[in-house]
Amino acid sequence: VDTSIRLSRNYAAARTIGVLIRLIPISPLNPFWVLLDRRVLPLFRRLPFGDNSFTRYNWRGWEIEDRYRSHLEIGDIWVLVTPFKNWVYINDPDPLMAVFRRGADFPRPVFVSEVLNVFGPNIATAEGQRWKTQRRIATRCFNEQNNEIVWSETINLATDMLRYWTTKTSIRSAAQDLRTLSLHVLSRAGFGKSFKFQGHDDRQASVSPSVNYKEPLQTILENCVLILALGSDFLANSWLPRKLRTVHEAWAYFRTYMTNLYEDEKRAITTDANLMTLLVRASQNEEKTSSGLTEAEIYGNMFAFNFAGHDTTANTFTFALYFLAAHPKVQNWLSAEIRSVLGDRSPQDLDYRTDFPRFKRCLAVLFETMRLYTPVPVIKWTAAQPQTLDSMIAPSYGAVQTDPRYWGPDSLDWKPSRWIVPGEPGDEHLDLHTHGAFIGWSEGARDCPGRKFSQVEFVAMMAVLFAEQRVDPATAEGESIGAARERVLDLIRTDSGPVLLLQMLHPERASLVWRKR
Ligand code: HEM
Repeated sequence: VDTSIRLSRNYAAARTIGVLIRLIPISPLNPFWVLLDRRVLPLFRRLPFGDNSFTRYNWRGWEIEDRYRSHLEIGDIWVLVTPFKNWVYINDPDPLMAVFRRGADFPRPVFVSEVLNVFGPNIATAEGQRWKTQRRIATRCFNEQNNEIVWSETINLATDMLRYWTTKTSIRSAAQDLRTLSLHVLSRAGFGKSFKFQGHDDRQASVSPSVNYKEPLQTILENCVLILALGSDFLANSWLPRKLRTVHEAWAYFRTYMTNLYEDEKRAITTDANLMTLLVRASQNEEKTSSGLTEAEIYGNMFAFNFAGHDTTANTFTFALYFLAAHPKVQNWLSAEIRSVLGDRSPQDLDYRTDFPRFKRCLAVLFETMRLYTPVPVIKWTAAQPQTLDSMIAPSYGAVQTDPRYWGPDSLDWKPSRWIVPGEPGDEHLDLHTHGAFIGWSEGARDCPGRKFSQVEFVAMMAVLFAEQRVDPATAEGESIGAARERVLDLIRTDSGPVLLLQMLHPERASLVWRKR
């Protein structure tokens, strides 16, 4: 009864907007439904009248499958009525940019990301003045010195990763290895700690110090919701199953790790430009004039950076690698740029300041991958404004980033060259298309402060991987290479979905083979 009342109230409110409406019975933010939706809905689809708004829109990730279809059918703005909130979907770059610019009227619904508070308040969950202070300090940390660290660390790690990959006849663990790379770059650029790359299959064999840092963080990232729901102290109870107590141990380990580093940072005058050092320094400087960060906010933010910078990059890099494996011509095009910038140098001699800006094709591969497979859905809401409707504003990234009006008739194809104004490889320019038609790192005051961090990491990795090597899908017995490439594209298309963020669900089903070009 309660659900029906709320649905009819929200429906009545939606009608006042004057656009077309679709209605679903379960809120997409309902945590139980989120666990079930992809399992249950296929059963409903088989029923007579199974093609309806419920089966079409009531599951996480429908936007990626739908692309711009719904907007084409029912308009650039339409409303999805749910029992909790109304979702206003927008597929028009101008109003979208207006929403991003008017951050005060359309704030981020921080209750959705509260789960990130496991170590303390942070930039991703704060609002108002506290957010402004944290953002100002964070912005100073994501600077060019830090990017230089990201660059050189990625080159070192990617070199080791490629060496590992090329010793194998074929590789199934590319996605896990990319996760390792991403976590280790964060460890160096975030905390100043370097760890040697270890391939997935070698991990059990040797005991690396990275196990001490990486495993706890990974455990925490995977169990954030549990920690927030039950509290980390509760998880320490000796009568709980071992698995749950491990989550507490990981939390306690990581907290001690950060506390020790924090104490070191306060005492030592290091010149390293890792995020932790920069955060403590910037906070101390800020204290002199207004207010810096509390100790809890420093831990909260360090965790938020790790959380926000891990799955995003690792998942995107995996999509990009599989797209490249399916597109040999794009690899040739990419490699022409890399060889042109390298000249007779090796990737280890690349210089961040002079060379990074020249790798436009590498960057185009990242943009194009994120255009089709955007890892982070951005949502805003209107609740702060009593005069407006209490609605979620959902920039339709899946639609606006593929709408043929902004991307041409081949908008659904993965084609990195669409981002390049052609010229001499190494001296080209990016074509950024219609402002507001690509929102992968969000826009406005609350956009992603790690945008350049992730771009630098991606480009450095591409430069190492494709300087001298090429990657192909491993062929099954009797399968042609063309068919194997189609199989990889099919895997991306039909077997990707949101876990924490959007990712390929089973990349290990397509092994990859590296060869010298
Ligand atoms: C391909 C990689 C990445 C993508 C696609 C991405 C995307 C995004 C998006 C869309 C947002 C806005 C979310 C919203 O408004 O709801 C965001 C916020 C954020 N990102 Fe990223 N990100 C990436 C990498 C990183 C990295 C490497 C870091 C840090 C090392 C990072 C740190 C953050 C933080 C701290 C925020 C919150 C900013 C605030 O609320 O003021 N991101 N990111």
